[in-house]
Amino acid sequence: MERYQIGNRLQGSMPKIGIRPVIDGRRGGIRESLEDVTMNMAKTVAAFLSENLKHSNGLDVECVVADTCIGGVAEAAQAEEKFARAGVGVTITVTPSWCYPTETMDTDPHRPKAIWGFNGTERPGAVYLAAALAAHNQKGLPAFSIYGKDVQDMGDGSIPEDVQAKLLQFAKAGLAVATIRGKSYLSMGSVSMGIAGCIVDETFFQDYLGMRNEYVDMSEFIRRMERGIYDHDEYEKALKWTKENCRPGRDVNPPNLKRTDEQKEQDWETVVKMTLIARDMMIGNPKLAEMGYGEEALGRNALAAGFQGQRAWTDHFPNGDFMEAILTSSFDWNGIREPFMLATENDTLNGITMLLGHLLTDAAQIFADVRTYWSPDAVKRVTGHELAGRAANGIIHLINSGPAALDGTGRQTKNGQPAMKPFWEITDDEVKACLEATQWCPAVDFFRGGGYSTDFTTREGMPVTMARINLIKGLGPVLQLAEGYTVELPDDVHAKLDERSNPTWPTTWFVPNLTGQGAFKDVYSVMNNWGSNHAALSYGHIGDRLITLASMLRIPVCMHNVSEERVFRPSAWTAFGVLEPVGADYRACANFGPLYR
Ligand SMILES: C[C@H](O)[C@@H](O)[C@@H](O)C(=O)CO
Ligand SMILES: [Mn+2]
Repeated sequence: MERYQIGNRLQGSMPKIGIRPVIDGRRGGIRESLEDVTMNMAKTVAAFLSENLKHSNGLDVECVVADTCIGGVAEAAQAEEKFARAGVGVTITVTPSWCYPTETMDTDPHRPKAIWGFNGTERPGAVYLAAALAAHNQKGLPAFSIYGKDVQDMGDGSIPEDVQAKLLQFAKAGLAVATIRGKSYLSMGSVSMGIAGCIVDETFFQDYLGMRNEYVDMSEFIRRMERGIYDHDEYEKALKWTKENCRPGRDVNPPNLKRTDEQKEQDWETVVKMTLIARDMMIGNPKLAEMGYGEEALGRNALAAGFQGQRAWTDHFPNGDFMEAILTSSFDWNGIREPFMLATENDTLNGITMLLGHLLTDAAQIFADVRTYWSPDAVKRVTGHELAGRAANGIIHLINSGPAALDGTGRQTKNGQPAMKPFWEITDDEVKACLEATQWCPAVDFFRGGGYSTDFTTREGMPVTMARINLIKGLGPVLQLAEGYTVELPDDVHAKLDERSNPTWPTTWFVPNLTGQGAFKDVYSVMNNWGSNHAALSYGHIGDRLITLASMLRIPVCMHNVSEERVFRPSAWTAFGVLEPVGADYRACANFGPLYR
């Protein structure tokens, strides 16, 4: 399959990382003795980050190093000018020596910032680090502190492992912040069935994310379908691919609700067209300009979107399940590509959670309803089966009402284990396996207009993180997350439980990692403390990355199961109380306020 990149269709280039070598400005010996070692530190960090990070659209991450070491404000301003021109969205300041904090610091309030103060003793780099952090905190410009655990020698040009980990965690989250800024969230339709997460809170988008909100009525799909405003060649190709690769599943509808073969045939055509149209509305399509639709060709610069579907659309037209499943997957008829972030039911808050997860993992995200907590006793009662192994303490049934990214089948692998990978690592065979593990079932009675739901069961053994942003009046957004694993049940047990919900929808059986405390006392408590009907599921244990990103956006984390040593937040958070980190996070976020306000 071809591998292709979609991100460059969005306006603006990818944010870069600015590296700032700061130095003691005293000439006549001191500065001169430090020039090379400081500049080399900057170059080493730049090379390390470029080698180890990619943007989610597959482009390399570029670093921009200041032209000179920064010994005072004039050089700080020169670096700033270079960074602004280059589109730097994140900065990392590095030094092995003492420097003059307020005279050399990056004062841009919107850029996530980190400082790596070399742990050496020949020159006081760590003294600078502490003074610089104090200056940032005093000035209300939170910065991340990177201080290696072990003393290094002055000439040591290596980056210790603990420093590497912090650089990556900071940079990936910082790039996410910068990537989101200025992009749009596109609501296709409005509020689905009274779900509050669908209500667009523009203040949240604008103040916390720096995003714009765009809206389009679902009637736009009808207009484009009836007037043929889509790439007709691509449509033929897409329909053919769909017929060849998307296995039909069983029709579980009672005879009176079954759609005729003719209707089903037409439904396939409609859902394929909807997929093309939704994508075009998000990111535009130059082909439309050739057809005379210049305005439509531009799209909405949407990095994330949502489709209301229920009920205004689905009561009459085929549902959006195929469209949502294919767009959120890492491949389609054109090849292997970055997944789109498209929220079911236009749950904007879940859409944004997916976007954060995507920018931190580069991989597809699973949108899910948080449907059922099955205790060991309840499973035993209903199926006679004794839950065992990872599932022994109970399981949570994650099952979206129709679609989910096909990556969620767990048919990609990393070191032999199921995974959801960045599109550039996915092989043709893995695409095939995802497609083979999926069946497309005629939609059930909820969807009077037909359509095709995605039926699969996620393979077990995949480390995943379930997350969700909620809005609380008077408080603002909060993030909750649970790291855990996917599990599978014996076929007959799965079938019994799945039949009780909806056998045509995608299932992920999830078991959170328990800590024995609070919301992670047991599996039931995780379910019971979930703040809404939906969650986004990311590959890997990325709770630490989400926490770092949330702190940059000033979104407090109300519930997580990440151990203390993995939590990395700006140094100012300490000042809000080290003994009680959750409360400190709330106070720090409230104190600094949303990033763009
Ligand atoms: C089909 C139903 O209306 C579902 O869509 C509904 O249960 C939900 O998904 C609510 O999040
Ligand atoms: Mn739902």
